[in-house]
Amino acid sequence: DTGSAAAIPVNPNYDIAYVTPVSIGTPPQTLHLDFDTGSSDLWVFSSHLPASQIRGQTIYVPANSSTAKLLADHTWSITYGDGSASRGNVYVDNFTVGGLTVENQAVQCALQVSTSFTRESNIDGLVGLGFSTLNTVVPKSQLTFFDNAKPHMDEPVFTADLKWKSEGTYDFGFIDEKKYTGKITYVPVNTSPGYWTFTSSGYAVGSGNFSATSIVGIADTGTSLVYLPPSILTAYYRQVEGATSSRTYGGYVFPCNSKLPSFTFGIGEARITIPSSYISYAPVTAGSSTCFGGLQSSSSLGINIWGDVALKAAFVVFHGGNPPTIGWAKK
Ligand SMILES: O=C(NNC1=NCCC1)c1ccc(Br)cc1
Repeated sequence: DTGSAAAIPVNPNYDIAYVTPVSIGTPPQTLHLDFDTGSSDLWVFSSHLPASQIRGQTIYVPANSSTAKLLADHTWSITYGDGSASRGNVYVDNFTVGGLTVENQAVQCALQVSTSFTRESNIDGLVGLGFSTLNTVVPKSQLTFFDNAKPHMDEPVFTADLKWKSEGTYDFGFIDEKKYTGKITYVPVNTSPGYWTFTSSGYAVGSGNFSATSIVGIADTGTSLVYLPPSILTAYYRQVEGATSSRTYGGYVFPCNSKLPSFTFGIGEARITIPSSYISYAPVTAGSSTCFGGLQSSSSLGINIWGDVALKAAFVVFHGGNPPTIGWAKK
């Protein structure tokens, strides 16, 4: 089996997150979900939510699906790295992404979502593509869509081709050679943290010298920005006129008309360059001439995160073999 589906920016101006259309149940209910390699719960806005917590999202109504079955006495509760959260109960149902169907996929129905989910009207839920060890369902944890689909896939892989301010693709079960240039460089993944954790070989700021240094981090499609050690950020933002780390805005900001260098990171001997346009992320508030940087500090996180700002500069292969590996290519 294989599948291919669009990754659509939720906001036309800034790549806050990407959603992908999926079909759930019989007859199919179409929702737009945030595919997230940084978590492992598949949850949806549902008919169990109070109306006050729904603001334009499409809900899944298990009662309207002839193939939905309640997973009795199972619940879930998750908190994300940005403090957002949700919790609820669990059904199993048919789940289809871009033509690839998994029967009896655990579909976690929200009974409660935090305000940041309510405010994001274009996200109807998440599809966790991290390792199933992170799944929060109790008393029996559930498998991700990828883990359920893997045995039926032509190849045990999914790929992310996210794009800057435009529609990209998630492919399942195959690697589309048309989506990248040159070769794919694969590096080992440490699955113990439950994320797609790998080691980058170093970095360069703009046209500067490459600094060979191991950077342990996660590839996280569910996080918008890139979070790196303070030493790397100092090296980057010292090249940006008027840049400063702002307590008010909680990170590095700079005048929106400042000239930004690109940022290159190493994958083994390979190099991925994030164009400067991806790093001038967004005005701190609508219409402001102060912009928030796409590179921020990981010092409060305890782990480095290669979020969408980095991922959209590459074609990324999440290879779920034994052992799993992650591949990066230019495009
Ligand atoms: O939550 C995480 N990624 N996904 C999402 N963020 C917001 C909604 C979905 C996340 C994962 C690991 C680390 Br370390 C920090 C953050």
